[in-house]
Amino acid sequence: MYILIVNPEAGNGRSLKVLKKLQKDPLFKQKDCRSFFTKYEGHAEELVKHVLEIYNEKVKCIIAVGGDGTMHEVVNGLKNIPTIPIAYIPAGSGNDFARGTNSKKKPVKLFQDIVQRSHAKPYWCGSYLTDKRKPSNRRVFASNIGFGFDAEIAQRANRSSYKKWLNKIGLGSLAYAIALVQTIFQFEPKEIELTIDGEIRTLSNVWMITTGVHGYYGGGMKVIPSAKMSKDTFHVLIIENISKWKVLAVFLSVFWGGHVKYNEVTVLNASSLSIHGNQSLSYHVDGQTGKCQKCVIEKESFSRKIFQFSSKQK
Ligand SMILES: Nc1ncnc2c1ncn2[C@@H]1O[C@H](COP(=O)(O)OP(=O)(O)OP(=O)(O)O)[C@@H](O)[C@H]1O
Repeated sequence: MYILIVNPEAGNGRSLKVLKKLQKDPLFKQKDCRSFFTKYEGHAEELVKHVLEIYNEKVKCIIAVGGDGTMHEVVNGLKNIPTIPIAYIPAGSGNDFARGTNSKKKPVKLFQDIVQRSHAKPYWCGSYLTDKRKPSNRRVFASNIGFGFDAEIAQRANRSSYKKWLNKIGLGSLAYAIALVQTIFQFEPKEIELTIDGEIRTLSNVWMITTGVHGYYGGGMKVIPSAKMSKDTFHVLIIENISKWKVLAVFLSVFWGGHVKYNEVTVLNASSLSIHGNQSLSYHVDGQTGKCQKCVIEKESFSRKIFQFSSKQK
């Protein structure tokens, strides 16, 4: 049995169109596929747990149909059950998980591959724990997590009325460009104590710190071009001590990965990091946003079986 967790809001309803196409494929019935719709934020996570309670060993794979946020919730629903294979059919507005795992095929072709051939390979997600929560409250990210300027942009774009409208006409990335211009004039660089593999650095003029399992976010921005899927390390990108105008140039070059050439941009390798702000920090994780003052990020100590085509592993 294949379980499809469908976010009807993802990609402004694109996921429903995708599901209709999948349902028309004879394999949908043959392979005993069942679809469940999310009704609110966080519901995908609950649905995954609920479905597993009911169907248990019959479940061959959980397929997230939506955007990066849906994938994030599905992975977190399986936080303590890494043995269940996960697949992702992109139907959101950004779909960076699909970019990061090279899953470029059309949804129906992807679906056929998922149910006919197994491309579920080991995938090492990251885990994060915000503020003073207990270790049992750790959460998982499938793509990336970041703090500071880019998180404030994402927060503004997600809250805006124009994002929905621009998504409808296929110009979702423009929402981030508008939010960037709005945010740049208000943003105050942060003071952050960054601990990388036990080494403490005090940074006093930080624009952003971002890390990821793969290099993409924001609907195709190559934010960490050197990122390779790895069992035990992340690439961490830091932008600090930079003028507002230069930030604009840096962000324009993110689309082709040229930003890493600027002196104000540093890329480090780490197996664990801790971010501690002197005040509350905005963060984004797999396209969702939140606030915290402290966050500890690590690689999960085990791999998950995730359907992917990526050849970039080390
Ligand atoms: N029925 C629903 N109504 C409103 N929001 C929902 C519903 N179901 C899920 N959500 C929320 O919708 C948000 C966006 O979902 P998702 O990220 O999958 O799509 P997207 O934003 O279009 O794509 P991407 O993140 O790739 O840009 C998530 O925070 C999710 O929790």
